[in-house]
Amino acid sequence: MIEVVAGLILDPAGRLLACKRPEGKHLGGKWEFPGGKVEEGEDPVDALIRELEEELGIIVEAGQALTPVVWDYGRGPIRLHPFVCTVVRGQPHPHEHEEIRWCDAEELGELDWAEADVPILAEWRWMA
Ligand SMILES: Nc1nc2c([nH]c(=O)n2[C@H]2C[C@H](O)[C@@H](COP(=O)(O)OP(=O)(O)OP(=O)(O)O)O2)c(=O)[nH]1
Repeated sequence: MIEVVAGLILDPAGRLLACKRPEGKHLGGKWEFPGGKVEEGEDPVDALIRELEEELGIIVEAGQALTPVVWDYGRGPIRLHPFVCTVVRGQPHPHEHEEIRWCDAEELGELDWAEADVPILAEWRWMA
């Protein structure tokens, strides 16, 4: 099982940051929450902070954990751990994504999400 962390980054207006995976990569063109694979022995929250600094140049504080999602795209199962986050330092810039976008509830529903993210979005909507 590959453990993956992802951040639901909230801005003061209550929008979430959605990130588009680059074309040519696995799941290219799909939208996701920023994050990545947890390294061996690494704490998931530390992994999230590391990945968001690498990918977006921001420092976040992780808050509430949502329900993990297990998914298999045919390359072996991943377990995606979502955390609600807020930015404590910096402005997000896409270092690794094709595009990033702050989205309200309606805009979130219009994007083509990676399949493992769909239950996370449903849980988010249910909480809001
Ligand atoms: N970071 C992130 N990954 C996600 C999300 N949803 C989802 O299915 N994934 C998948 C895509 C990848 O298979 C894996 C995350 O690994 P990663 O983002 O570090 O992967 P990577 O670009 O290095 O990709 P690769 O080695 O699998 O090609 O989890 C999500 O919301 N955020």
